[in-house]
Amino acid sequence: MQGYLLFPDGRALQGELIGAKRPQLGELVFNTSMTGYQEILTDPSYHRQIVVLTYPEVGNYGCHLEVSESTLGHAAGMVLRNLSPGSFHNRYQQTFDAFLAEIGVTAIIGLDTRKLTQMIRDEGPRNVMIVPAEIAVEEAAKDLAAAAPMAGANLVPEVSTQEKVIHGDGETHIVLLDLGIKLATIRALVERGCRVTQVPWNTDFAAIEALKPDGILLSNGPGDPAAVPGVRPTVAKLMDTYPTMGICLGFQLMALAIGGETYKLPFGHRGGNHPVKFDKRVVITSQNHGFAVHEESIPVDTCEITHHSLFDGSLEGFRMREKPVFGVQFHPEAAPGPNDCLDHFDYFLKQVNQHKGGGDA
Ligand SMILES: NC(=O)CC[C@H](N)C(=O)O
Repeated sequence: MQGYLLFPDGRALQGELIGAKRPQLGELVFNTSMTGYQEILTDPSYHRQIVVLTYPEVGNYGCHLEVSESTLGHAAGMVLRNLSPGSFHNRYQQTFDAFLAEIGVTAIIGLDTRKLTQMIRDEGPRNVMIVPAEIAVEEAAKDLAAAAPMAGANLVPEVSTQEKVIHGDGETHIVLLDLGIKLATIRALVERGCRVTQVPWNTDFAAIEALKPDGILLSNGPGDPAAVPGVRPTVAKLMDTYPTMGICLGFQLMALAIGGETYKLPFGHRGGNHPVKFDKRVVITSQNHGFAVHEESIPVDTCEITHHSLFDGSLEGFRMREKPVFGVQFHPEAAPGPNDCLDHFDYFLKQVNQHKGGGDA
């Protein structure tokens, strides 16, 4: 089916629609990963975003149900250069096209993704629409003009679990505040001997305390961190009471809870090759964020800045000096991307177990 990618200024780029083949609206962003299209598509942090994949050939290894990162949230749409004519992999279950249709997402193919990426880099992200050809530009333009921008959008309630879910049966009990969690994070904890209780984003401190956690994980998630209402006091109390690790949105909420500030990046960090300086190491990280924490807003008397992006120097992590609490802006769970930082989960659990044993963290 023919269709087009519509911009707010009326530009309409023609392409072919695959997957659900219905209109989709979202913020246009790009991801530079060379593989991992299924994980990117099913990462709830991409909720209400349309992702341009810069890698030109997509779909060559198909899809497998177990590779999905969530069933609760996913990208609104995708923009691809070429869809592979065949899919070959020993775990192949279905084509990318069939998978897109199954989860109700439309992708547009045949566009100049290199040019689009440069456009996003130079002009910044903005809302766009993927539209089937039978819908007139003027009609779609009305919906596009009415759409709210990403800055100020609280999207967490749309992707968080509605009820408590327990994963694993290990000795260490982690309560996971679900802001749009990826399954790879849960796996990383369960594989390291944890029982994980996943709770809705708006669970209050008393309810979390009643679960008797050994540690807290604040998850990744979509939208503007400054727009998630009411959660800051809970996060502040959790950080005061328990060993805590924050990932991406969880990290941003930690910063806001201690009086820090967030801002929108010019075009975001999304890909599997982002170098981060951490101690005396350079780690290659998986990233997916459009907002960031102002380093100057972090109180250095109580916090130590630990990680920086080597692409633009922005803040990628801090830890608290006197508490077993830290957070990172990137994704140590990878999926997709390099596993250089899986040891951050070991560090977290070491802190959790020291705290549990009454020792110094
Ligand atoms: N992956 C995430 O948690 C993203 C956090 C936030 N929504 C951002 O874009 O910055």
